[in-house]
Amino acid sequence: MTDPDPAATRVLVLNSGSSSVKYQLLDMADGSRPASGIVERIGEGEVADHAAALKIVADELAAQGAGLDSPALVAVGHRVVHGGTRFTEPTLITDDVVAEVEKLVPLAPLHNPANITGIKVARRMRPDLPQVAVFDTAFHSTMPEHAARYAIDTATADAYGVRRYGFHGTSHAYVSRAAARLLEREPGETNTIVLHLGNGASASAVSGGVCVETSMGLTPLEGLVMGTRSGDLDPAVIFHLARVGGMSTDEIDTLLNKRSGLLGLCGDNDMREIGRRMAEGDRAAQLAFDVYVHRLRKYVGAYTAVLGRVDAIAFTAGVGENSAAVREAALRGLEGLGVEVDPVRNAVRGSASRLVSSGNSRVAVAVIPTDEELEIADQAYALVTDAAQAPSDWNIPLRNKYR
Ligand SMILES: Nc1ncnc2c1ncn2[C@@H]1O[C@H](COP(=O)(O)OP(=O)(O)O)[C@@H](O)[C@H]1O
Ligand SMILES: CC(=O)OP(=O)(O)O
Ligand SMILES: [Mg+2]
Repeated sequence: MTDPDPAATRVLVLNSGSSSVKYQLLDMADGSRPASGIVERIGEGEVADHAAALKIVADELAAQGAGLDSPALVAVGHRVVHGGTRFTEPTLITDDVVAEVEKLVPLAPLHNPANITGIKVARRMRPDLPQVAVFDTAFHSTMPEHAARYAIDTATADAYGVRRYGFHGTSHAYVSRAAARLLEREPGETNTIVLHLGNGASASAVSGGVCVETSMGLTPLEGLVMGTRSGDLDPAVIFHLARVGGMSTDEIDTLLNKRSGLLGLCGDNDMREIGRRMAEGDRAAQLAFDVYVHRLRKYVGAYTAVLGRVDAIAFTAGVGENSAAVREAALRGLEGLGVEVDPVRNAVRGSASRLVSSGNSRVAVAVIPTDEELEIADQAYALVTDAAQAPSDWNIPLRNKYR
């Protein structure tokens, strides 16, 4: 790798998911985003696989006047979901790194293969360009052993890498910092519970900017109720379904990852549709909603105990940013913990970070739009330019951005 051209200030971010590829081109010199887009429904007809999706991404970038051949590019930043215990920092991608990420496929079968395809295609198109992997698991690597370990036989756990890793870390990192900024506090002096509620959903407890606990575990299946994933359950459910239900391991895997959660409870995984059905008095939709918010409330209580003092609860991602009903229901009755949502503030719609707690609430409740792409670009840029500080610290001015 040669020293980066000082005129090259753009980072392309690829966020390859199980059935979509999101991309954004960010100019780190001025914070602009000259190109962005998403290719969805991969594997369903028109877009055969991730390689085909990446080709569409390359064509779309060229059409937006921002082709991959652009000399303004300084790096490509890739979201990689599982980094195991080896990858706890943004990492310059080499053949060896790709091989290690491939070894982690069994721990994230829906996500890592897509990430690897994105890396391979981008490296083939621009072998000269530094490519950086930013791992979902990295932010959670600071969890203390007592939070990361499952209470199973140590030799077995160690032999198979069975421990809690946590995911959505880029989002938890960004949102916990942004929540501190919204409160005009230093991240290092702020304790935050982050609730990332998208299709996948996870909670984290962040103490002074450092993650001390999160709800996802060995894989992105543990924890909260999600769109199609069950989250927590008694592990004996699996033995029962195998022995009594005659189901295979793969069938149970598919059941818990793809046919459970909100979808399993009521047939819909989109919170908007569930809201519409609840308004019509639909009992199954109401139950799905109630199970979802009950689980959330349990985690808020648990993480309050883990943190001791909570300064902020931050809601983010599709459901967290948009569903006032989920926020209100999840935090209802928590006045004893110093949490009080203001119904008027909570009902205001918008795309800016904002407080939704009442003036009396000891704990600030915030809605913070997540920005995984900015966080990935920041980390990639900092790595390739040896910047002493992640540029997000200047991308999020202390006082004015959220006003
Ligand atoms: N206005 C809304 N009200 C309630 N839920 C919404 C709204 N808009 C989006 N969502 C929810 O957000 C989810 C997607 O969140 P998102 O963060 O985009 O997910 P992901 O990145 O995991 O694909 C959808 O499944 C939908 O339920
Ligand atoms: C790790 C994970 O669950 O990611 P997503 O929410 O994008 O599926
Ligand atoms: Mg997401």
